[in-house]
Amino acid sequence: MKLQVAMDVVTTDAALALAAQVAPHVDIIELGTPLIKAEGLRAVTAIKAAHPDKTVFADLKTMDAGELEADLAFTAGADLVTVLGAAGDSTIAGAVAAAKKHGKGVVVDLIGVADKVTRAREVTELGAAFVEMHAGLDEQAEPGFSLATLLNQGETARVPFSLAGGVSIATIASVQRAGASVAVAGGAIYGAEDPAAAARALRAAII
Ligand SMILES: O=C([C@H](O)CO)[C@H](O)[C@H](O)COP(=O)(O)O
Repeated sequence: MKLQVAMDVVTTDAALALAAQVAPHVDIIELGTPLIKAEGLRAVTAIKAAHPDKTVFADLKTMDAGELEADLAFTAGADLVTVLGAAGDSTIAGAVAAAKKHGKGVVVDLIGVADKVTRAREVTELGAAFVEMHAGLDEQAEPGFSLATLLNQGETARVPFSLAGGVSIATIASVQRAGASVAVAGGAIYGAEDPAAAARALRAAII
């Protein structure tokens, strides 16, 4: 299982500083949606220039204009982009077309999708590199939230998936047991007193 850091910081300088600390311990460096909204795709270019050996993940959460948005991000240096699973099939197919043109990949983020298992299978057929079983920051803050449902949906779908939803040192082993290809950790890394140590510990917990 690979480890992805989600950088939900809002300046390129902060992202560059965080990436420099954690890059040795992660496989995939994600620029979070708030960062891309605040700084634009220039942030993607800056991170890829600083870490050409890492997979750079632009969390666009595209909902429309799939081919155009994906093309812009790949041109800026992204290796993977996200399109929302709630988007229409034509939007996802458009992003996949851009990915094929650039030799890159599309991840379909299932945040907010009620039937994640069915949609995961559909978008895999459309050419997604993998799906993201995702509970967003707002959903995580809702009373009674638990990662268990997401783990179960990932296990049941039987397609390649990443898992994001407040993954921590306490839960990363269960993410691996559920069969995820990638564990995504945001707050557990950027919110830690020592992000490098937090990323190293998450990596060490992966068998
Ligand atoms: O994608 C995310 C969220 O929608 C804000 O951009 C997070 O990066 C993702 O949820 C991972 O972060 P944590 O949940 O803090 O691990």
